[in-house]
Amino acid sequence: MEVCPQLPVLPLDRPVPQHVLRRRGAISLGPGAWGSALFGGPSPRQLCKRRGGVSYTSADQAVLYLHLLGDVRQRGPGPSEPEQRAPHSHVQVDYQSLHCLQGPVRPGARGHRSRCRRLSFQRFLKNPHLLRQQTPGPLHLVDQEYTGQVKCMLNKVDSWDFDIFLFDRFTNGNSLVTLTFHLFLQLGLTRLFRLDPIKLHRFLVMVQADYHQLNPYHNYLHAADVTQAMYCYLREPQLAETLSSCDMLLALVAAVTHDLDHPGVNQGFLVRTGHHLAALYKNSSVLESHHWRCAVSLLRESALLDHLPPIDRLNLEERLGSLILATDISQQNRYLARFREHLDRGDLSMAEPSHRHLVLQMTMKCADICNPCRVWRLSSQWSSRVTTEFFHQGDVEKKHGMAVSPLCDRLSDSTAHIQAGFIRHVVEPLFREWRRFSCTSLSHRMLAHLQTNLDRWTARSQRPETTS
Ligand SMILES: Nc1ncnc2c1ncn2[C@@H]1O[C@@H]2COP(=O)(O)O[C@H]2[C@H]1O
Repeated sequence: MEVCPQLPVLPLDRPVPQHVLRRRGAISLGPGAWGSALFGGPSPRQLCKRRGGVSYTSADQAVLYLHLLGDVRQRGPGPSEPEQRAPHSHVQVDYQSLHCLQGPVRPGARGHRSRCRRLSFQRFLKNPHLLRQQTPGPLHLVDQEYTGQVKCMLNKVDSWDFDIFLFDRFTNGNSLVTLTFHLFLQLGLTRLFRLDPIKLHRFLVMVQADYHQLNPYHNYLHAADVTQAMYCYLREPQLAETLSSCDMLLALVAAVTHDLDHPGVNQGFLVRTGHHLAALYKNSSVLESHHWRCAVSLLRESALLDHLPPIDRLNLEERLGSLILATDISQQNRYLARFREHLDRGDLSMAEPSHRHLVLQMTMKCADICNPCRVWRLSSQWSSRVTTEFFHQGDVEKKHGMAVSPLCDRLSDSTAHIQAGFIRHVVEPLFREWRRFSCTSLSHRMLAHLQTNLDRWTARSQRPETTS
């Protein structure tokens, strides 16, 4: 989806008042592996083999990496092309027990209930309490959740060192709901958009429940972390002074819903195993399209925006799609190139809706992959989680006799190599451009953390005995 050129037509499309904001090794993990693992394409090594072993120097690697990224679109089947038969479509993968390698869970067995995934509408039928009206006003919902510790942490919700893992413990596993509800109030969105707090709470409960708790990385905690990062970015002067309240609403909703119903495996896996979502979305931005449609579905079920004119709701849903689709990592270079061109020409105008929308997309991308820019204590936990998820996918692939995806083999890949590659080739280029756009202490701090973390991972990756 292209940058949405349309102006939001919500009546409240004006900047959020400033007082509202104030208130409150061995195997070198070169770019090829990254091109292949994250972007679904052949690695430079594979490419060289096919082209008769053309050698390239390390200086060429970045260029080749860029080339592979730019190639992704052309390799995917276009809308009119016949669908390719998935090479492993004969493989029967039990997607419900992906992270339970012992095999599928028997109905009635312990743990079965928590692994059953229902369409959210069916969940309503099973959990009528989600529909029950809670009569007291908005503060009732908030007060229930505000233990002393939670309140204390929420007072520092704009801090880049915010510990989402600790916050999740204090909120008894309710971090996404508690944090996002608070941020809506903090930004004045509940009042500006006349949102019903009960509906907002219900929407957030459904969002939190639609993340797979068994995924080590792509779960509600990641969504909460991304939402907190988004809030930090929205407070940056470049954004706080120029974005409309509608932009802010969109940004928060996109952050909290951007990985909804993520299965814990990547697009390549879904394509190769003939998953119905891959067919539905023609092997292109499969997961992101699904996250978006899930978000729209929950927005509609919760009736959160039902009081807005239908044209505004549709406009919001479309823009939400274009923000969530921007998180497709295979498309990173396309967005980055556009952003860089504007920065080079110095013609980015936040008064121009299409430019503001591009900036929002870049903001969403930064929030999504900001974990290597956090302080080591937090960042290393995300690194461990994401690698665990990659290796789980590799284990499932081995179990089904499939080729193991790049970065997913626990026997040949290591956390340190994966992290060093991800930081160098994916995160750093993005955050360098971001700092050109928003040259604040936060941007400098994020790049400083990134460098420290890269140094630590690089040092670890060079230790001969390191396994993680
Ligand atoms: N710390 C990390 N190390 C390696 N890969 C990561 C890390 N954080 C995010 N990613 C990847 O970046 C991708 C961004 O889009 P996804 O959430 O679909 O999947 C994410 C992971 O594949």
